[in-house]
Parts: sequence; structure tokens; C-alpha cells
Amino acid sequence: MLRAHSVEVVRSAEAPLIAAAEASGDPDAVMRRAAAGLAHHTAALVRERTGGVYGRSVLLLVGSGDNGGDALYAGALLRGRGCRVDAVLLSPDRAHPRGLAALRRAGGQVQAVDELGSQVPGPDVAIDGVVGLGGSGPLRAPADRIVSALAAAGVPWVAVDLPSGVDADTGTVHDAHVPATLTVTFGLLRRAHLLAAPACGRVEVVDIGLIDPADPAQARRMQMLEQVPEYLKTGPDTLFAPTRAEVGRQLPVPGPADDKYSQGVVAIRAGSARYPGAAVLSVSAAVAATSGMVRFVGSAADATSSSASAADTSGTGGQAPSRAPSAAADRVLAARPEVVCHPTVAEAGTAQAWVVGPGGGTDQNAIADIDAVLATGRPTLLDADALTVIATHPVLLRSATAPVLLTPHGGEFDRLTGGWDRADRAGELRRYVAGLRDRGIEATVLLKGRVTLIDNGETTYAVDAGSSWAATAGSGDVLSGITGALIAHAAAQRESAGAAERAYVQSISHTQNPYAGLDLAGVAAAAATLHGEAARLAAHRHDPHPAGPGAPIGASDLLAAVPVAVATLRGV
Ligand SMILES: NC(=O)C1=CN([C@@H]2O[C@H](COP(=O)(O)OP(=O)(O)OC[C@H]3O[C@@H](n4cnc5c(N)ncnc54)[C@H](OP(=O)(O)O)[C@@H]3O)[C@@H](O)[C@H]2O)[C@@H](O)CC1
Ligand SMILES: Nc1ncnc2c1ncn2[C@@H]1O[C@H](COP(=O)(O)OP(=O)(O)O)[C@@H](O)[C@H]1O
Repeated sequence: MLRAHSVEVVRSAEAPLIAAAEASGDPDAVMRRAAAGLAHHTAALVRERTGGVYGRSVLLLVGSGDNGGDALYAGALLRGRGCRVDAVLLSPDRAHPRGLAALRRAGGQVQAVDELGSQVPGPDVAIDGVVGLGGSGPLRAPADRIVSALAAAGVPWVAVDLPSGVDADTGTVHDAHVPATLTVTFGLLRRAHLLAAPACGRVEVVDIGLIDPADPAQARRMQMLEQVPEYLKTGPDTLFAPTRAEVGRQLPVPGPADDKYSQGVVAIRAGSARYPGAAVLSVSAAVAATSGMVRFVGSAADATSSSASAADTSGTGGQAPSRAPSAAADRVLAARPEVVCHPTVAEAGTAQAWVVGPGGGTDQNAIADIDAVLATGRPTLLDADALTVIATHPVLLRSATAPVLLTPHGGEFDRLTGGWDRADRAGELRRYVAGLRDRGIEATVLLKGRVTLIDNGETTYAVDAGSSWAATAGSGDVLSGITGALIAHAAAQRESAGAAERAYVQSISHTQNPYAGLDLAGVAAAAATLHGEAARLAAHRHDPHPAGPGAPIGASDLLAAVPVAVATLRGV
């Protein structure tokens, strides 16, 4: 599990190391360790780009703080590798004095930014030592001009600690920022490394001897030594991201004793005459994501009496259908004949989880169905139109006795919140979830985007899709199906868990619902990772260079890649 921390935590983790360095009479010992890692990774990038290191040129853009000190010490080391190193000082009288002296001793060229004029050099690689943890707001002039000129000329940027112009805690990417190819950070990931992953490029963490406050093994060791530093007692600001290998291990594989029910049945209420494709995409994704079984209920408005009868009436207690099966059922069955269709929510057989909303409409029938789904007492994913309905009828969530997962995109989150600050996605999400939890609703919310955030009031996951190919119509419908299937599997596992475990979870969560405390956030993070992987694979299916830029995809291409993505993640 990747963990990323707030500036406060990072600073308190560094403090004892820096104090020890100062006490030993070598105040820059930690900074030189950081700089050695920075020089190493920069040299590797120079080699990757130019085939060598000796004789290549590196530009340092140096600010007024210790971030600039890192860059200057690294520049001295790169001089030692035979690079030409030019430092441009943004505040010459405030540049780190010992770092500057080290660079000069090593033969680096130093210039104040005022001496540069309009002539910006064209190095092989540029190092952004403008600001790190101490930065706030956008890049200031004239650094913004230098950064954009070099980026436009195709010069790759190495960000020291964080790209300047990206806020460390909120991950806000200001218009004027360094678009980093590589970010080299120290000891612990910062929140921005996950929240603003695309602006950071590849992130390398240099070991400078810090303890990770959220690493249980390290924390245990510290406890055994009875040296638990204050910063270990953290939590609410830590961000998490599962690794691909962890997600691969989490994806269900049927066992010898499994049947179609035991792996979790997901029921999906989706689609309408206006949005028929949403049902097909969501249901097909659920079929593709896990083994087991998928049920489907279409919208009443889409029902036709000429439709085929329901493919299965198991679990309906032999009651007559109260409305005709929908034309949507025909479309779903044409795409995935294994899906079991039902005329109404009430007549759907047992399911371990429900998905409601993709293309489902917002009319009275849709509202009644959302209410009926929530009243089933099963974990429920609310997406798309169901979120629009919830925004206007928030009281509906009171029908939920089991955990719910809301999966808005930015516009739907606008409707739910009445408007939110896009510069602080994680903070806004945490506040919204806290509000739901205060109302007694066991809610988890997944906020979609290139970096998808998932929050359950205690834990926030940030999942970078790795590319932006998933930004295509219908791809959210695919995500709903994948996620619903994985929730159903987790709920089925809960059902088969021992009574003692269920009683314990119910007692700590003060509810009688057998699914209370189900880890919807962890499941949603796995689903988002799988979705991103499917988009990546789909975009590269015709690409002779797997690391190349890829080609446009539609949601059905993403859907078709889901089984390969499952297999790929399992194989990591
Ligand atoms: N100490 C150590 O041993 C270690 C330290 N480490 C390194 O130190 C870094 C933290 O250093 P730091 O605390 O000096 O802050 P830093 O990020 O350099 O910025 C401070 C200056 O920036 C300025 N400024 C602010 N915003 C700005 C903007 N938008 N655009 C332009 N300027 C802006 C602001 O000045 P002012 O606002 O007064 O002009 C302020 O003086 C950390 O990220 C890591 O790289 C590692 O080596 C590990 C060991
Ligand atoms: N820039 C992006 N990069 C990667 N994935 C994205 C990007 N923008 C959106 N996505 C993903 O695409 C999906 C879009 O969902 P949504 O907007 O609900 O689509 P639809 O309603 O058309 O099905 C989500 O999974 C979201 O995380």
C-alpha cells in the first residue's frame, strides 16, 4: 500500500534527523543524502534521454529555500559525473550558501536570473529546485517564463521533492507549475504525489533514514524500542493507494467449493429508453469483472409488453411480475445472455449487492426503484441518475440500512454538495462524507477523475488511472458494473464469515445490518485500479510500442479489456 503524508507529518519526521545532523556539526548531512539520490535519478534520466551522462548539460533553477539547496548539492555531484551544470538563481542573496559553494567548487556555472535576459539555455535536463515543502501558490515570475519556455522546447523537468506550483497538501495544480517528467522525493511520499500524480510524472523516493508513520512494521519496531515519536500518532491526513500487485491479489478467483451464488450476486437497476447503452455497459462490466452471477432490472418507463419473458424468476416466490420486462432486458440479453433479468426490483432474486442509477432516469419510477433498492438492506452503489435523485431527495438515503457507495463525477458532486472547491478535492470529499456519516448514513464516496478519490470518513484512497484514456462517455457505467461485482463478492465473503466475526463487526458499528463495516472503500479502490488498467490496455491494443501514447478508445473497448486487465493485475 502506498501512503502519502501531510507537510506537517513530513516535517516532524525529518526534524530528529536534521537535529542530529546539526548536533554533529554537519547541518547539511541529511540534505546531501537527499541530493545524492536526486543526482542519481537525474543521471539515470539523462542517460535514458541522451544515451550517456558525461558531457551532457543540466540546468538548475534554484529558489530561496532548502529545496534549492538540494538542487545545488545535486548539481555538484552531477559535475562530478562530467555534466555541464548551469545554476540560475532566482534570489541570489538567499540561495543556500553551502550548496552554492559546493557547486562552485565542483566547477558549476552560476548566474542570477536577472543576468539571463531573454536567452534561456537549452539543457538536456532541467532540475526544479524552486520550492518544495515550503512552497505555496503558483510559480512566480520569472520562474514561470523559464519553466514554460524549456517545457515547450521539450526539455524534461526533474522536480526536487515536489513540482513547484503544486500544493503539497491539497495537490492543487496551479496554472503556472512545473510539468515534471520525474519527481525525486525524500523518505515519505507527500499527499500531492498521489493527488497530483500526472503533474509529478514518475516519482522516486530516496531513502534518507525516515520512519514511515503509517507503516505497521516500522511502527511496531519503534514501539518495541519504546521510541514512538509524536508524528507516528497520525492518521486522518494520510492518503493511501493500493499497488497493482495488491489489487491483483484482491481480485476474486473461484474456489473448488464455489458456485454461481457463493461468489456474490450483483443486481443492477440501470438504463432507460433515453440511455439504453448504460445498462448494457454496466451489466457487461459486472459479468466481466468476476465469476458468479449478475441480475438486471430495467426502468419501468422502458418496459414493453412485447418483450420476452424474464429469463429467470428464481427468488420471486412465484409472484406474478408487476410490470412487463423491459426492452432494456432484451438489449442486455443480446449482449450478455448469461444475465438474469427481472421485471422489478421487488421481484429480483437474492443479491449480495445492488447497483442503481447508470442511465436509469430521474422520474417517479426511478425514484421508487432507488428507494426499493436501498430498502433491500444490501450494500448499494449509487451512480449517475441515482445521484441526481439523491441530490434533490436526500431523505432517500435514510432508507439505507446497509453501507452505500456514491460514485459521482465532478458535476454530480456539484449537485450533491451545491458546489465545491476543485482546488481541494480531498478536503471537499472528506467534509461531504463526514456530513453523511453525521446523519447516520454508512456512506463511502468515490469522486471520479484522472485521480479517483475514495473516502469513507476515516481513510482516503487516491487512485491514478495512469493515463487519461478512460475519459470517454460510458466509461463510468463500466466502472459501476466492475465495482458492483466486487462489492457483491466482498459481501458474499462476509456472509460466509463466522457468526462471531459478524457479531463483532455489528457490535463495533452499532447496527444490526450484517454488512455493516464492509470495506467498500478498499473494494472501490481496487475497482478503480482495474478500470484504469483496462483503459490503458485498450488504448494500447494496436500500439506496437507498449510505452507509446496509445490510441483513442470508447467505453466498449475499455469493457472488452476488463478480463485482460484482471489477468494482467493478477500476474504482477
Ligand atoms: N533541511 C533539510 O535537511 C532537508 C530539506 N529538504 C528539502 O528542503 C525543502 C524544504 O525547504 P524549505 O523549508 O526551505 O522550503 P522551500 O520549499 O525550499 O521553499 C521556501 C521558500 O520558497 C519561497 N516560495 C514559496 N512559495 C513560492 C512560490 N510559489 N514561488 C517562488 N518561491 C516561493 C519562500 O520565499 P518567500 O515567499 O519569502 O519569497 C520560501 O523562502 C524540502 O522540500 C526538501 O526539498 C530535503 O533535502 C531533506 C532534508
Ligand atoms: N482525465 C481522466 N483520466 C482518466 N480517467 C478519467 C478522466 N476523467 C474521467 N475519468 C474516468 O472515466 C470515468 C467517467 O465516468 P462518468 O463521467 O460517470 O462517465 P459516464 O457517465 O459517461 O459513464 C470515471 O471512471 C472517471 O474516473
